[in-house]
Amino acid sequence: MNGEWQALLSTGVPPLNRRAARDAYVRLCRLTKPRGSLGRLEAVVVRLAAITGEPLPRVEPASILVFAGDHGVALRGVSAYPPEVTGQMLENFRSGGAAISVLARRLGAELTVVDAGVRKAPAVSGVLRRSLGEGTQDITLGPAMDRATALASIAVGWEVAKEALDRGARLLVPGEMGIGNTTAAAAVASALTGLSPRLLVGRGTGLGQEGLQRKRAAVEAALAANRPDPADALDVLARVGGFELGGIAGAFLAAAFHRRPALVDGFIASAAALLAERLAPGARRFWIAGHRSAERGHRRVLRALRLRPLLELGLRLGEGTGAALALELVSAACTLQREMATFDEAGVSDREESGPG
Ligand SMILES: O=C(O)c1ccc[n+]([C@@H]2O[C@H](COP(=O)([O-])O)[C@@H](O)[C@H]2O)c1
Ligand SMILES: Cc1cc2nc[nH]c2cc1C
Repeated sequence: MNGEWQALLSTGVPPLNRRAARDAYVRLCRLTKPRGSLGRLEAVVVRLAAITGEPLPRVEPASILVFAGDHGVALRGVSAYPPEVTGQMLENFRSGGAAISVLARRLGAELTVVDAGVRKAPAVSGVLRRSLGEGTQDITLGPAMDRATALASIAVGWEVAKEALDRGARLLVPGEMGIGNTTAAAAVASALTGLSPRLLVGRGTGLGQEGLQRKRAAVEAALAANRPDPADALDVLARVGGFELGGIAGAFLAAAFHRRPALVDGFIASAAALLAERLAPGARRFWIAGHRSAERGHRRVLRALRLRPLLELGLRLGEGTGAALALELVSAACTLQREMATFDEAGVSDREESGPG
Protein backbone atom coordinates (compact mmCIF):
# COMPACT_ATOMS: atom_id res chain seq x y z
CA MET A 1 0.00 0.00 0.00
CA ASN A 2 2.88 2.36 0.71
CA GLY A 3 3.66 2.29 -2.97
CA GLU A 4 4.62 4.79 -5.62
CA TRP A 5 2.33 7.48 -4.37
CA GLN A 6 3.79 7.96 -0.93
CA ALA A 7 7.33 8.01 -2.32
CA LEU A 8 6.27 10.60 -4.89
CA LEU A 9 4.44 12.66 -2.30
CA SER A 10 7.66 13.12 -0.37
CA THR A 11 9.38 14.54 -3.48
CA GLY A 12 6.90 17.41 -3.67
CA VAL A 13 4.59 18.41 -6.51
CA PRO A 14 6.36 18.72 -9.89
CA PRO A 15 6.86 22.21 -11.30
CA LEU A 16 4.65 23.63 -14.04
CA ASN A 17 6.27 23.90 -17.47
CA ARG A 18 6.72 27.65 -18.00
CA ARG A 19 8.23 27.29 -21.44
CA ALA A 20 5.25 25.33 -22.78
CA ALA A 21 2.94 27.90 -21.16
CA ARG A 22 4.79 30.73 -22.90
CA ASP A 23 4.73 28.93 -26.27
CA ALA A 24 1.01 28.33 -25.89
CA TYR A 25 0.49 32.01 -25.11
CA VAL A 26 2.56 33.15 -28.08
CA ARG A 27 0.46 30.97 -30.40
CA LEU A 28 -2.79 32.27 -28.89
CA CYS A 29 -1.58 35.79 -29.69
CA ARG A 30 -0.93 34.83 -33.33
CA LEU A 31 -4.36 33.30 -33.94
CA THR A 32 -6.87 35.26 -36.04
CA LYS A 33 -8.74 37.04 -33.27
CA PRO A 34 -8.23 40.20 -31.25
CA ARG A 35 -5.61 39.49 -28.61
CA GLY A 36 -7.13 37.94 -25.47
CA SER A 37 -10.60 37.73 -27.02
CA LEU A 38 -11.15 34.08 -26.13
CA GLY A 39 -11.14 35.18 -22.51
CA ARG A 40 -10.88 32.43 -19.95
CA LEU A 41 -10.53 29.78 -22.66
CA GLU A 42 -7.08 31.25 -23.30
CA ALA A 43 -6.13 30.94 -19.64
CA VAL A 44 -7.31 27.31 -19.74
CA VAL A 45 -5.08 26.54 -22.74
CA VAL A 46 -2.06 28.20 -21.11
CA ARG A 47 -2.68 26.29 -17.88
CA LEU A 48 -3.04 22.96 -19.72
CA ALA A 49 0.23 23.67 -21.52
CA ALA A 50 1.93 24.43 -18.20
CA ILE A 51 0.59 21.19 -16.71
CA THR A 52 1.35 18.84 -19.61
CA GLY A 53 4.35 20.53 -21.22
CA GLU A 54 2.44 20.61 -24.55
CA PRO A 55 1.79 24.04 -26.15
CA LEU A 56 -0.97 22.41 -28.22
CA PRO A 57 -2.61 20.42 -25.42
CA ARG A 58 -5.23 17.73 -25.92
CA VAL A 59 -7.64 16.45 -23.31
CA GLU A 60 -9.01 13.47 -25.20
CA PRO A 61 -9.29 10.74 -24.21
CA ALA A 62 -10.64 11.88 -20.86
CA SER A 63 -11.44 9.49 -18.06
CA ILE A 64 -14.27 9.95 -15.55
CA LEU A 65 -13.80 8.11 -12.24
CA VAL A 66 -16.83 7.89 -9.96
CA PHE A 67 -15.99 6.81 -6.41
CA ALA A 68 -18.93 5.55 -4.34
CA GLY A 69 -19.04 5.23 -0.58
CA ASP A 70 -21.61 5.07 2.20
CA HIS A 71 -21.74 7.08 5.40
CA GLY A 72 -22.80 5.94 8.85
CA VAL A 73 -24.10 9.45 9.53
CA ALA A 74 -26.68 8.99 6.75
CA LEU A 75 -28.86 7.13 9.27
CA ARG A 76 -29.26 10.42 11.22
CA GLY A 77 -31.70 12.06 8.82
CA VAL A 78 -29.10 14.32 7.20
CA SER A 79 -30.09 13.52 3.59
CA ALA A 80 -33.34 13.84 1.65
CA TYR A 81 -32.81 10.30 0.30
CA PRO A 82 -32.33 6.91 1.96
CA PRO A 83 -28.80 5.45 2.22
CA GLU A 84 -29.59 2.46 0.00
CA VAL A 85 -29.64 4.83 -3.01
CA THR A 86 -25.81 4.77 -3.07
CA GLY A 87 -25.69 1.05 -3.87
CA GLN A 88 -28.68 1.22 -6.19
CA MET A 89 -27.02 3.95 -8.24
CA LEU A 90 -24.00 1.72 -8.89
CA GLU A 91 -26.14 -0.38 -11.20
CA ASN A 92 -27.53 2.74 -12.87
CA PHE A 93 -24.04 4.15 -13.52
CA ARG A 94 -22.99 0.90 -15.05
CA SER A 95 -26.08 0.33 -17.18
CA GLY A 96 -25.88 3.85 -18.60
CA GLY A 97 -28.91 5.59 -17.08
CA ALA A 98 -27.24 8.00 -14.65
CA ALA A 99 -26.56 11.62 -15.65
CA ILE A 100 -22.82 11.05 -15.66
CA SER A 101 -23.25 7.94 -17.83
CA VAL A 102 -25.08 10.05 -20.41
CA LEU A 103 -22.49 12.85 -20.31
CA ALA A 104 -19.64 10.34 -20.56
CA ARG A 105 -21.24 8.90 -23.72
CA ARG A 106 -21.67 12.39 -25.21
CA LEU A 107 -18.04 13.18 -24.53
CA GLY A 108 -16.74 9.81 -25.66
CA ALA A 109 -15.09 9.56 -22.24
CA GLU A 110 -14.37 6.36 -20.40
CA LEU A 111 -16.45 5.99 -17.20
CA THR A 112 -15.04 3.94 -14.34
CA VAL A 113 -17.23 3.26 -11.32
CA VAL A 114 -15.43 2.34 -8.11
CA ASP A 115 -17.03 0.79 -5.04
CA ALA A 116 -14.82 2.38 -2.40
CA GLY A 117 -17.06 1.23 0.47
CA VAL A 118 -20.77 0.90 -0.25
CA ARG A 119 -22.94 -0.76 2.40
CA LYS A 120 -24.91 -3.10 0.18
CA ALA A 121 -23.17 -3.15 -3.15
CA PRO A 122 -25.25 -4.97 -5.77
CA ALA A 123 -23.52 -7.88 -7.45
CA VAL A 124 -23.02 -6.19 -10.80
CA SER A 125 -20.17 -6.52 -13.22
CA GLY A 126 -18.43 -3.42 -14.48
CA VAL A 127 -17.90 -1.89 -11.03
CA LEU A 128 -14.35 -1.91 -9.66
CA ARG A 129 -14.39 -3.52 -6.22
CA ARG A 130 -12.08 -1.56 -3.97
CA SER A 131 -14.30 -1.60 -0.90
CA LEU A 132 -12.80 -0.42 2.38
CA GLY A 133 -15.85 -1.35 4.45
CA GLU A 134 -19.63 -1.30 4.54
CA GLY A 135 -19.77 2.48 4.82
CA THR A 136 -17.98 4.67 7.35
CA GLN A 137 -18.79 4.77 11.06
CA ASP A 138 -21.18 7.46 12.30
CA ILE A 139 -18.99 10.58 12.62
CA THR A 140 -21.23 12.13 15.26
CA LEU A 141 -20.03 9.38 17.64
CA GLY A 142 -16.38 8.88 16.69
CA PRO A 143 -13.99 8.57 13.75
CA ALA A 144 -15.30 7.66 10.30
CA MET A 145 -12.42 5.19 9.87
CA ASP A 146 -8.95 4.55 11.24
CA ARG A 147 -5.86 6.25 9.87
CA ALA A 148 -4.66 3.18 7.97
CA THR A 149 -8.01 2.96 6.17
CA ALA A 150 -7.84 6.66 5.31
CA LEU A 151 -4.43 6.06 3.74
CA ALA A 152 -5.82 3.02 1.92
CA SER A 153 -8.68 5.10 0.50
CA ILE A 154 -6.19 7.58 -0.96
CA ALA A 155 -4.19 4.67 -2.37
CA VAL A 156 -7.34 3.31 -4.06
CA GLY A 157 -7.93 6.66 -5.78
CA TRP A 158 -4.30 7.02 -6.78
CA GLU A 159 -4.16 3.51 -8.24
CA VAL A 160 -7.45 3.74 -10.13
CA ALA A 161 -6.32 7.09 -11.56
CA LYS A 162 -2.87 5.75 -12.44
CA GLU A 163 -4.47 2.84 -14.31
CA ALA A 164 -6.60 5.31 -16.29
CA LEU A 165 -3.49 7.38 -17.12
CA ASP A 166 -1.65 4.21 -18.15
CA ARG A 167 -4.55 3.42 -20.51
CA GLY A 168 -3.87 6.80 -22.14
CA ALA A 169 -6.19 9.23 -20.36
CA ARG A 170 -5.07 12.83 -20.85
CA LEU A 171 -7.44 14.37 -18.32
CA LEU A 172 -9.22 13.04 -15.23
CA VAL A 173 -12.66 13.87 -13.88
CA PRO A 174 -12.99 12.49 -10.35
CA GLY A 175 -16.66 12.26 -9.31
CA GLU A 176 -18.55 10.71 -6.43
CA MET A 177 -21.76 9.14 -5.18
CA GLY A 178 -22.62 8.69 -1.52
CA ILE A 179 -25.80 9.47 0.36
CA GLY A 180 -24.79 11.60 3.37
CA ASN A 181 -21.52 12.77 1.84
CA THR A 182 -22.32 16.49 1.87
CA THR A 183 -22.39 16.14 5.69
CA ALA A 184 -18.93 14.55 5.71
CA ALA A 185 -17.64 17.04 3.12
CA ALA A 186 -18.90 19.98 5.22
CA ALA A 187 -17.16 18.57 8.29
CA VAL A 188 -13.94 18.11 6.32
CA ALA A 189 -14.16 21.62 4.89
CA SER A 190 -14.88 23.13 8.29
CA ALA A 191 -11.95 21.28 9.87
CA LEU A 192 -9.54 22.33 7.11
CA THR A 193 -10.61 25.97 6.74
CA GLY A 194 -11.63 26.76 10.31
CA LEU A 195 -14.90 28.15 8.97
CA SER A 196 -18.08 27.58 10.94
CA PRO A 197 -20.26 24.63 9.88
CA ARG A 198 -23.06 27.21 9.53
CA LEU A 199 -21.26 28.58 6.45
CA LEU A 200 -20.56 25.19 4.93
CA VAL A 201 -23.62 23.03 5.57
CA GLY A 202 -26.17 23.11 2.76
CA ARG A 203 -29.26 21.24 1.66
CA GLY A 204 -27.42 18.46 -0.21
CA THR A 205 -29.93 16.33 -2.10
CA GLY A 206 -32.72 18.74 -1.06
CA LEU A 207 -33.23 18.80 2.71
CA GLY A 208 -35.98 20.94 4.20
CA GLN A 209 -35.47 23.46 6.99
CA GLU A 210 -35.71 20.91 9.81
CA GLY A 211 -33.35 18.54 8.09
CA LEU A 212 -30.89 21.38 7.58
CA GLN A 213 -30.90 22.10 11.33
CA ARG A 214 -30.31 18.41 12.04
CA LYS A 215 -27.46 18.35 9.55
CA ARG A 216 -25.78 21.41 11.06
CA ALA A 217 -26.05 19.83 14.50
CA ALA A 218 -24.60 16.59 13.11
CA VAL A 219 -21.57 18.40 11.66
CA GLU A 220 -21.04 20.29 14.92
CA ALA A 221 -21.34 17.03 16.87
CA ALA A 222 -18.87 15.31 14.51
CA LEU A 223 -16.30 18.07 14.97
CA ALA A 224 -16.79 18.09 18.76
CA ALA A 225 -16.60 14.29 19.06
CA ASN A 226 -13.51 13.94 16.83
CA ARG A 227 -11.51 17.18 17.16
CA PRO A 228 -9.71 16.63 13.84
CA ASP A 229 -6.26 18.20 13.60
CA PRO A 230 -6.50 20.91 10.90
CA ALA A 231 -2.75 20.64 10.24
CA ASP A 232 -3.04 16.92 9.49
CA ALA A 233 -5.24 16.29 6.45
CA LEU A 234 -5.06 12.53 6.89
CA ASP A 235 -6.42 12.91 10.41
CA VAL A 236 -9.28 15.04 9.06
CA LEU A 237 -10.09 12.41 6.41
CA ALA A 238 -9.98 9.58 8.96
CA ARG A 239 -12.08 11.33 11.57
CA VAL A 240 -14.82 13.05 9.58
CA GLY A 241 -14.32 12.07 5.92
CA GLY A 242 -15.40 9.18 3.75
CA PHE A 243 -14.00 6.45 1.55
CA GLU A 244 -14.99 8.21 -1.68
CA LEU A 245 -13.48 11.49 -0.47
CA GLY A 246 -10.19 9.69 0.09
CA GLY A 247 -10.49 8.08 -3.35
CA ILE A 248 -11.04 11.43 -5.04
CA ALA A 249 -8.15 13.00 -3.13
CA GLY A 250 -5.90 10.16 -4.32
CA ALA A 251 -7.03 10.64 -7.93
CA PHE A 252 -6.29 14.38 -7.77
CA LEU A 253 -2.84 13.66 -6.37
CA ALA A 254 -2.10 11.10 -9.09
CA ALA A 255 -3.07 13.64 -11.77
CA ALA A 256 -0.75 16.30 -10.31
CA PHE A 257 2.22 13.99 -9.81
CA HIS A 258 1.87 12.60 -13.35
CA ARG A 259 1.45 16.11 -14.80
CA ARG A 260 -2.05 15.55 -16.07
CA PRO A 261 -4.93 17.94 -15.59
CA ALA A 262 -7.98 17.06 -13.49
CA LEU A 263 -11.31 18.85 -13.40
CA VAL A 264 -12.89 19.62 -10.04
CA ASP A 265 -16.61 18.89 -9.77
CA GLY A 266 -18.96 19.94 -6.94
CA PHE A 267 -18.86 20.46 -3.19
CA ILE A 268 -17.70 16.95 -2.23
CA ALA A 269 -15.04 16.73 -4.94
CA SER A 270 -13.82 20.18 -3.89
CA ALA A 271 -13.57 19.18 -0.21
CA ALA A 272 -11.55 16.15 -1.36
CA ALA A 273 -9.37 18.41 -3.53
CA LEU A 274 -8.72 20.60 -0.47
CA LEU A 275 -7.62 17.49 1.44
CA ALA A 276 -5.28 16.63 -1.44
CA GLU A 277 -3.88 20.17 -1.60
CA ARG A 278 -3.12 20.05 2.13
CA LEU A 279 -1.36 16.70 1.65
CA ALA A 280 0.69 18.03 -1.28
CA PRO A 281 0.78 21.84 -1.28
CA GLY A 282 0.78 23.23 -4.82
CA ALA A 283 -1.06 20.27 -6.35
CA ARG A 284 -4.02 22.62 -6.91
CA ARG A 285 -2.17 24.17 -9.85
CA PHE A 286 -2.82 20.95 -11.79
CA TRP A 287 -6.59 21.18 -11.35
CA ILE A 288 -9.21 23.28 -13.08
CA ALA A 289 -12.49 23.98 -11.29
CA GLY A 290 -15.33 22.95 -13.59
CA HIS A 291 -18.50 24.20 -11.97
CA ARG A 292 -19.69 25.88 -8.81
CA SER A 293 -22.56 23.86 -7.42
CA ALA A 294 -25.61 25.18 -5.62
CA GLU A 295 -24.41 23.66 -2.34
CA ARG A 296 -24.02 26.37 0.27
CA GLY A 297 -20.36 25.94 1.15
CA HIS A 298 -18.96 25.35 -2.31
CA ARG A 299 -17.93 28.96 -2.97
CA ARG A 300 -15.88 29.01 0.23
CA VAL A 301 -14.16 25.72 -0.48
CA LEU A 302 -13.22 26.91 -3.97
CA ARG A 303 -11.90 30.11 -2.43
CA ALA A 304 -9.74 28.06 -0.03
CA LEU A 305 -8.43 26.19 -3.08
CA ARG A 306 -7.92 29.47 -4.94
CA LEU A 307 -9.72 28.02 -7.96
CA ARG A 308 -12.31 29.86 -10.03
CA PRO A 309 -14.98 27.66 -11.60
CA LEU A 310 -15.62 27.80 -15.34
CA LEU A 311 -19.37 27.30 -14.96
CA GLU A 312 -22.12 28.21 -12.50
CA LEU A 313 -25.21 26.37 -13.63
CA GLY A 314 -26.82 25.62 -10.29
CA LEU A 315 -26.26 21.86 -10.55
CA ARG A 316 -26.12 19.96 -7.25
CA LEU A 317 -25.83 16.42 -8.47
CA GLY A 318 -22.21 15.42 -8.04
CA GLU A 319 -21.12 12.26 -9.93
CA GLY A 320 -18.67 14.49 -11.84
CA THR A 321 -21.48 16.08 -13.88
CA GLY A 322 -20.46 19.73 -13.44
CA ALA A 323 -16.88 18.92 -14.34
CA ALA A 324 -17.99 16.83 -17.32
CA LEU A 325 -19.97 19.79 -18.66
CA ALA A 326 -16.94 22.03 -18.21
CA LEU A 327 -14.89 19.45 -20.11
CA GLU A 328 -16.90 20.37 -23.21
CA LEU A 329 -15.48 23.91 -22.94
CA VAL A 330 -11.97 22.77 -22.06
CA SER A 331 -12.01 20.47 -25.07
CA ALA A 332 -13.28 23.30 -27.31
CA ALA A 333 -10.47 25.56 -26.05
CA CYS A 334 -7.88 22.95 -27.06
CA THR A 335 -9.42 22.49 -30.52
CA LEU A 336 -9.36 26.26 -31.09
CA GLN A 337 -5.70 26.40 -30.11
CA ARG A 338 -4.84 23.60 -32.53
CA GLU A 339 -7.07 24.41 -35.48
CA MET A 340 -7.47 28.19 -35.77
CA ALA A 341 -5.37 29.89 -38.45
CA THR A 342 -2.68 32.37 -37.51
CA PHE A 343 -2.67 35.91 -38.97
CA ASP A 344 0.20 34.88 -41.27
CA GLU A 345 -1.50 31.69 -42.50
CA ALA A 346 -4.81 33.44 -43.22
CA GLY A 347 -3.33 36.67 -44.64
CA VAL A 348 -5.19 38.74 -42.07
CA SER A 349 -3.56 41.92 -40.78
CA ASP A 350 -2.43 41.77 -37.18
CA ARG A 351 -2.83 44.71 -34.85
CA GLU A 352 -0.62 47.77 -35.08
CA GLU A 353 2.03 47.56 -32.37
CA SER A 354 2.25 51.35 -31.98
CA GLY A 355 -0.92 53.37 -32.29
CA PRO A 356 -1.99 55.09 -35.57
CA GLY A 357 -0.15 58.17 -36.78
O1 LIG B 1 -21.48 17.94 -5.88
C1 LIG B 1 -22.27 18.64 -5.22
O2 LIG B 1 -22.07 19.84 -5.04
C2 LIG B 1 -23.48 17.96 -4.62
C3 LIG B 1 -24.39 18.70 -3.91
C4 LIG B 1 -25.49 18.04 -3.38
C5 LIG B 1 -25.64 16.66 -3.54
N1 LIG B 1 -24.71 15.95 -4.22
C6 LIG B 1 -24.87 14.47 -4.40
O3 LIG B 1 -25.88 14.02 -3.52
C7 LIG B 1 -25.37 13.08 -2.57
C8 LIG B 1 -25.07 13.76 -1.27
O4 LIG B 1 -26.15 14.51 -0.80
P1 LIG B 1 -26.67 14.24 0.69
O5 LIG B 1 -27.86 15.15 0.83
O6 LIG B 1 -27.08 12.79 0.71
O7 LIG B 1 -25.55 14.56 1.57
C9 LIG B 1 -24.09 12.56 -3.18
O8 LIG B 1 -24.36 11.37 -3.89
C10 LIG B 1 -23.62 13.68 -4.08
O9 LIG B 1 -23.08 13.17 -5.27
C11 LIG B 1 -23.65 16.58 -4.77
C1 LIG C 1 -31.03 9.54 -7.27
C2 LIG C 1 -29.72 10.17 -6.83
C3 LIG C 1 -28.66 10.25 -7.73
C4 LIG C 1 -27.44 10.82 -7.32
N1 LIG C 1 -26.28 11.02 -7.94
C5 LIG C 1 -25.44 11.60 -7.10
N2 LIG C 1 -26.07 11.79 -5.96
C6 LIG C 1 -27.31 11.32 -6.04
C7 LIG C 1 -28.36 11.26 -5.13
C8 LIG C 1 -29.57 10.70 -5.52
C9 LIG C 1 -30.71 10.67 -4.56
